[in-house]
Amino acid sequence: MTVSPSVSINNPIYPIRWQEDRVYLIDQTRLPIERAEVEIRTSEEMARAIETMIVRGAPAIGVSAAYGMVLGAGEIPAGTLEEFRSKLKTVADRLRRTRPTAVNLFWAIDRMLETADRTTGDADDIRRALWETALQIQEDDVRTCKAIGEHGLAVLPETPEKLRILTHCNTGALATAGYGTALGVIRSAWSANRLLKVYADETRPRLQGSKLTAWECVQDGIPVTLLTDSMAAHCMKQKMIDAVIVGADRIAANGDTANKIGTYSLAVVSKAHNVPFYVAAPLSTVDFSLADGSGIPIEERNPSEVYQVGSTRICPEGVDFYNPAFDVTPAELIAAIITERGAVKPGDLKSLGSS
Ligand SMILES: CSC[C@@H](O)[C@@H](O)C(=O)COP(=O)(O)O
Repeated sequence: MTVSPSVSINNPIYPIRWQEDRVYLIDQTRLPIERAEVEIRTSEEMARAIETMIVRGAPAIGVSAAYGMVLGAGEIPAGTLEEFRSKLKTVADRLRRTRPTAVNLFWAIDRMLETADRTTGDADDIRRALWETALQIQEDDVRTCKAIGEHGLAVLPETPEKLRILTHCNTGALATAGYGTALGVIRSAWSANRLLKVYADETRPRLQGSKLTAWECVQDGIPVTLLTDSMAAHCMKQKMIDAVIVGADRIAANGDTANKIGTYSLAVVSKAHNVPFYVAAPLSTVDFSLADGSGIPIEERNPSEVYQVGSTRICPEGVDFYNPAFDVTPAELIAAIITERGAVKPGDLKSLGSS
């Protein structure tokens, strides 16, 4: 049986697909050169797929981790129920160690463990309940993103001409279960005939903007112009940008937002040019346990992502490197946070309740 989200959307890109006890992931490291799927058979393979960014983007990582738990539950040999529950926690611990910043990963794993805890019966009953929860998380994400898209439309600035929106990293179907957060708002604006074009930051060092966002826009027929990350200030000064919309990997209770490295500079530049800066994310991305952004763990990735393009070294020997994958944008730079329950000022996030 093939299981893809049953919610109908225009865009047919589903990065995660369950079929006959396997997960199939669109290999995001091979786009845009090739659209290919990787077969994931074990929880360890899923953990490595998340680490190596075959699958990436906060909501997509959450859905993948949930299916990783399903695969892990299937690997546990016959034994007592206590042994089963304890081994499931070991699977959860391995998946938790894959990437530290996107809170959706931890949110999804916790939901899976809660499912296991409250399910009565034998190990097979728990396996079945885990599979149903993973599927639910996947389907809910598509619905959630569509709702974010609708709420986003309501807060976008009213302009005499159609909008020109700048975005960073990839927040589209590939980064979620199949529609997108910030790119979902952009997609909704396009469907509503309110969008003129997208400016996509290329997003060094891994180039999610040029490899993935530009690719998704092309699939949808949305006009897209690729920029290097340092061009935003110039473009804003030239009055080429009406709004900036980005996604999030973890939002603290006060609205401070961790997102792909470069997002903070974009927010500063937006403020300087009076361009509204929006964050679009599901409530599962909000970490109400953190009062502000100072406690958000920032992933540091392999320096080769900075000093190599492909397999070619692009700087001399004897240089040091720093490769933080995310930065934290202070809440005061954010005009609104757009969620599935509405768009609010960062300080009003709590009024929406938790996911
Ligand atoms: C809807 S995805 C929002 C964020 O996860 C996205 O902007 C981002 O920073 C992704 O980072 P990545 O390192 O590619 O997983």
